[in-house]
Amino acid sequence: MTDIRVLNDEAQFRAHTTVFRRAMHMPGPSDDDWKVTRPSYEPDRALAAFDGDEMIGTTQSYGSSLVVPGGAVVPHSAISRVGVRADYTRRGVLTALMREQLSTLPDPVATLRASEGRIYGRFGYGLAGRWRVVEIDARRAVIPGEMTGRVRMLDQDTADKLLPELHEAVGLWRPGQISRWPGWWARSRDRESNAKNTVTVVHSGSDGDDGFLTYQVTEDKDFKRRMSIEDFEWANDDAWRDLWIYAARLDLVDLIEIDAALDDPFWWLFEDPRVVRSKDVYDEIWLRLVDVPRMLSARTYGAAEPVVIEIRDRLLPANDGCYRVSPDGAERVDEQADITMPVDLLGAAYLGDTTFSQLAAAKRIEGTRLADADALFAVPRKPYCGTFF
Ligand SMILES: CC(=O)SCCNC(=O)CCNC(=O)[C@H](O)C(C)(C)COP(=O)(O)OP(=O)(O)OC[C@H]1O[C@@H](n2cnc3c(N)ncnc32)[C@H](O)[C@@H]1OP(=O)(O)O
Repeated sequence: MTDIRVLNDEAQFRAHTTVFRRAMHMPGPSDDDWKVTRPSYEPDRALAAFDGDEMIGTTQSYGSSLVVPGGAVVPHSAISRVGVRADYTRRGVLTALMREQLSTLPDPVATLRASEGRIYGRFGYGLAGRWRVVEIDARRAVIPGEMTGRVRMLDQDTADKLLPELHEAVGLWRPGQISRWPGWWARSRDRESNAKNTVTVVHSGSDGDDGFLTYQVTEDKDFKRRMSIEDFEWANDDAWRDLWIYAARLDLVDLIEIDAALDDPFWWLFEDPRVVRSKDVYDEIWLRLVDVPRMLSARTYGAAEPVVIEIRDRLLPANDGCYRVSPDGAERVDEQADITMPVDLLGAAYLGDTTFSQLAAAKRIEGTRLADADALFAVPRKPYCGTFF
């Protein structure tokens, strides 16, 4: 019999990390590792499944916020450390953990990064945002014109102090972006394990600091130097372009690599658009609408005739029902539905990455008035988070 408990003490937190890492085929945390992992545990947000006294499964959430279409920033749970001990899989342990987690989450929406694509749809998470790998041939990369602002390099201590607040100040404008919790920064800026050679540069425009870039340059066996951009946030187009001018002009770099949104306009940045190679595309944001009425009211809608959408939610039946969505907002109604869909697919369409017509073409949803639904949920830019957790 699986027993789900909320963890709140140090030893159990460490056991939680160990069970998760073992499920991912990784060793448990060393003492040094634990020092940077410990800050990611927040009160009442780590759950574990037990068989008697043995911990056999884990999940956790971090308190954060999420930008939704229209620019509102809503409280958000970032779900992570999902794992079940290999000798207990396929017996419903994850199902029990997910049920408990979803029914107790304090926030109206949750997102996660999935290790596999077939796990989370059944729990109401939809694939809501994707990213691509972009490579720039740095030897031929010319950006015409000059910078409009100034780029300055920070030493690591200053970067450690400045980046969390800079991220909050500049980073939260694109739908899909999330705020970062203290434990995220502790791990990301852990120099011993992953940031030995990381360089941070900050952009300032006429209103002060408005963007930053962190990167490492490494050399491969053929003596080619690759600039890997690890973190890139900006508040306006000038900051974005100026930071790219900095990257493109960096000496002794052959290739620049970045994980980016699907629609950042790299081709128009460089004199020769062929220096840009857009490579693999991956799923990034898996989004769960925990409180459907609240989340439908949180975003804005485009111009179209109203559409009534019926939502079915197996795990959180309070969400079941019909919602009338119009340019003025969304409300629960008792009307005939134009479109019927499960909550995971509404999650997939919520940030605008996918359209209702695409879901219907793939026979994932049924209904009429798809073009109106597409226009209501349309967004000017593809959602992208850019924060891995
Ligand atoms: C956000 C993150 O942390 S992502 C990291 C997720 N963790 C991992 O990938 C670590 C390795 N895997 C595991 O720990 C486990 O296999 C888990 C967590 C993925 C699944 O845990 P389980 O306890 O086996 O899941 P559970 O038994 O509740 O399965 C529920 C359903 O999902 C299905 N399912 C579970 N895992 C998978 C999978 N990897 N692929 C396909 N289907 C799956 C089961 O078959 C079952 O289907 P059913 O209801 O039709 O019978």
